[in-house]
Amino acid sequence: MKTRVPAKKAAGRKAAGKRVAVLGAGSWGTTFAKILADGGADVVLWARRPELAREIQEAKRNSDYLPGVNLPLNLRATSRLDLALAGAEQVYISVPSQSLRENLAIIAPHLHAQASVVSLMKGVEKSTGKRMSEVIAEVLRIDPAQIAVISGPNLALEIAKEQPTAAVVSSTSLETAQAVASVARNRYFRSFVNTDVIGTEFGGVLKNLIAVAIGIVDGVGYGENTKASIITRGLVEMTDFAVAYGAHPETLAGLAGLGDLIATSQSPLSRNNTAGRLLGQGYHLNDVVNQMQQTTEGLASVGPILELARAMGVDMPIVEQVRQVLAGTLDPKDIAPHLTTDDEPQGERTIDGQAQSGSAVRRAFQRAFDQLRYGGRGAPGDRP
Ligand SMILES: NC(=O)C1=CN([C@@H]2O[C@H](COP(=O)(O)OP(=O)(O)OC[C@H]3O[C@@H](n4cnc5c(N)ncnc54)[C@H](O)[C@@H]3O)[C@@H](O)[C@H]2O)C=CC1
Ligand SMILES: O=C(CO)COP(=O)(O)O
Repeated sequence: MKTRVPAKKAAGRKAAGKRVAVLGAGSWGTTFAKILADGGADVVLWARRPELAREIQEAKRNSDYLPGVNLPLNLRATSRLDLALAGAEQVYISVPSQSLRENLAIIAPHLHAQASVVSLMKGVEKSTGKRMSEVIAEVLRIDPAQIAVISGPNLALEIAKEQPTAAVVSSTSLETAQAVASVARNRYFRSFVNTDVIGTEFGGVLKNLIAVAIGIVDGVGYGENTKASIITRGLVEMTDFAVAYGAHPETLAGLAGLGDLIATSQSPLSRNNTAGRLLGQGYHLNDVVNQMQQTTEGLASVGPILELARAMGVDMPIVEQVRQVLAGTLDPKDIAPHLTTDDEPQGERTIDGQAQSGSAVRRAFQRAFDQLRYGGRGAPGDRP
């Protein structure tokens, strides 16, 4: 059993002066650069637009993405990728998932061969269905042990205001995860580690889809019962899916699953939740996309996730109804996916939280559920 453990206390000292780069100066990239700089690392943030790099470098502000936030004086910014990457031992990437491949092509020539590459993104590639760590491994052709991903309940603006939270750093190499976690932490941001990259990454992708569903029912005007039902059943869908692809169910019960699902589903700061709310209010998808100024990963992930689910025989009734609302084939007010049991065999989907007979996936979920319910223990990484 792979468990999450807190990054070692002494590790904080390892951050001091460590040269790292953050690529992508949107809301999360800029916030993460602040997290790292406040933890003592020597951070250079890469912004595509020279004027944005200048604003961050000179005024210590990113007024478009993080209005009202003062960035640390020790945070540097540049629009030159070669300068951002020169000497960087850890490289954190925070660009829209659909642009990762093209960004990696321009990153590759400047990347230090031994550098750890850390994905901060929460999407899958639309054309291939691949997770971000898979795209990174494929394009950069680096050892998977050099790759880490970070996920958790991490709404950028709250963290930029130094409201405390936690996240999971995951790598197939525990050593890499710990090295990254020791740098990506400070007084308001705590990093736990695990080696379940699949579960950690899919948790971040899947909660976006459930957050869109919650936004839709919010927009329609339904209340807390509907939302609580969708969150609960949504977690079952997330777990079924991720476990089918090799994740540990505990990961989905932890910060990268349930934790992020709660944060994203209930916050107006969430772009996925906001997009859903607009759809629920009757706006057409094209209008919603035009209105969203920032990356809304869930809208691009619905298609590939449903394809991946079909390939494994995983039912995702909530995500399927989100797809139908996006396609305009389902009236948002008819979204009640957790209630649709008519066409399913008796005793399967109607049993809350219980495994479907004959399915290894559902049996695995059942074990996790039993552990949570009867063992009195949460996800290992959530314990101090
Ligand atoms: N904002 C948040 O609260 C959090 C976001 N994330 C994830 O971080 C990733 C980035 O999201 P945000 O920073 O929020 O997005 P954003 O929309 O605020 O910023 C995206 C940044 O990527 C840059 N970029 C680089 N290449 C690009 C290209 N080819 N096309 C478009 N933009 C390009 C943009 O200029 C922009 O600075 C997403 O996968 C998101 O799910 C994860 C945790 C929290
Ligand atoms: O991932 C996030 C919070 O953990 C941010 O969610 P949104 O992309 O929906 O804003």
